[in-house]
Amino acid sequence: MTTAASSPSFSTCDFCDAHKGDDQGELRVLPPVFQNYGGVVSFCGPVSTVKCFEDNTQVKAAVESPGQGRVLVVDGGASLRRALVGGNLAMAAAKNGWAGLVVNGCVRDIAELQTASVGIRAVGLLPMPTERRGEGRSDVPVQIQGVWVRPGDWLYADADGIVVSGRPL
Ligand SMILES: O=C([O-])CC(=O)C(=O)O
Repeated sequence: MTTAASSPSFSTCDFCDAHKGDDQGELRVLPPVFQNYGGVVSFCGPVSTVKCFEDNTQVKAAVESPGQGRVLVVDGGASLRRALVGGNLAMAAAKNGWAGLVVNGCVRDIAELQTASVGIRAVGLLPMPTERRGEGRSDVPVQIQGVWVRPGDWLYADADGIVVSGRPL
């Protein structure tokens, strides 16, 4: 596992220490169900979203466009039947400057994901790809694992977990 030279320096634990009295939902912590599969462990950036179900058309379109340091949060409805990201899309995301992908669903091609210079978190590995039918929506608010994530939020992921905030931390 490699960490990009430009890997940001922050601590999700420190963020949570500073916000542990916050009951306004300014800092949201994603449940610990996301595994780390990418070549970058710590990543952060402003959020873009895709909402889809067993169809990664919009995920492909997003990672093939300039990422500009953003984190793509994919609400795949936690499907355990199709993989929304594989080696090709991971490489595209790295090449186009995405900081990371957080997938509420499955990914595949673990050997290729681990060599991609991009953060990749997902619920699980699964070898079956989607069939692209042009479905899905981009940049809508999504609720993943019970937590709201909106386009323009900031997401921070490190070895301890993933937190989301309405403003940069
Ligand atoms: O193309 C897909 O649907 C997913 C995949 O396997 C890849 O990204 O390599």
